[in-house]
Amino acid sequence: MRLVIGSDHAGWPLKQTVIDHIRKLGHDIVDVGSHDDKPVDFPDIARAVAQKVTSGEAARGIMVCGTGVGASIAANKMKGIRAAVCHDVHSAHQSVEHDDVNVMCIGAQIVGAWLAVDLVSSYLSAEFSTDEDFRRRVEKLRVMDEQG
Ligand SMILES: O=C[C@H](O)[C@H](O)[C@H](O)COP(=O)(O)O
Repeated sequence: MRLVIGSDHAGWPLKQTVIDHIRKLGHDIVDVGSHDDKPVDFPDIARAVAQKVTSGEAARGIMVCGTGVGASIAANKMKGIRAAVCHDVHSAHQSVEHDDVNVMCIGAQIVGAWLAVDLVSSYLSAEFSTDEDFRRRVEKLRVMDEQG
């Protein structure tokens, strides 16, 4: 899978661990920054991650900020993005299976490196269900994206 990852300064310390793990799993990953601990605004990075996903350059994205919350709010402002903060392994895969999440957000101040890599493994191994209930609900999300 081709993936995109981004972080703000608060997420940056965890990002390289996540990137190394993703490469070990055999996926390609584009890093849209940030690349150090200099303060940046998470909406700018979340937007760059979202654009790679909505353009089709990446199949899924990952955002790391302090809590994952700001990143998910920002990414969800972008049409076609279904972003979620996932800090437990069940949500990391169920968010894809039921909700077709395409940007997973992690808080570097909330989870440690070992949980972060398990979250990423769980997220990347999951596929959107073919169950018609889940498909119908995600279609309703698409309509909300279009019409409000
Ligand atoms: O939800 C927002 C994120 O957790 C940010 O990473 C956080 O607000 C950054 O805070 P600061 O600029 O104090 O490092």
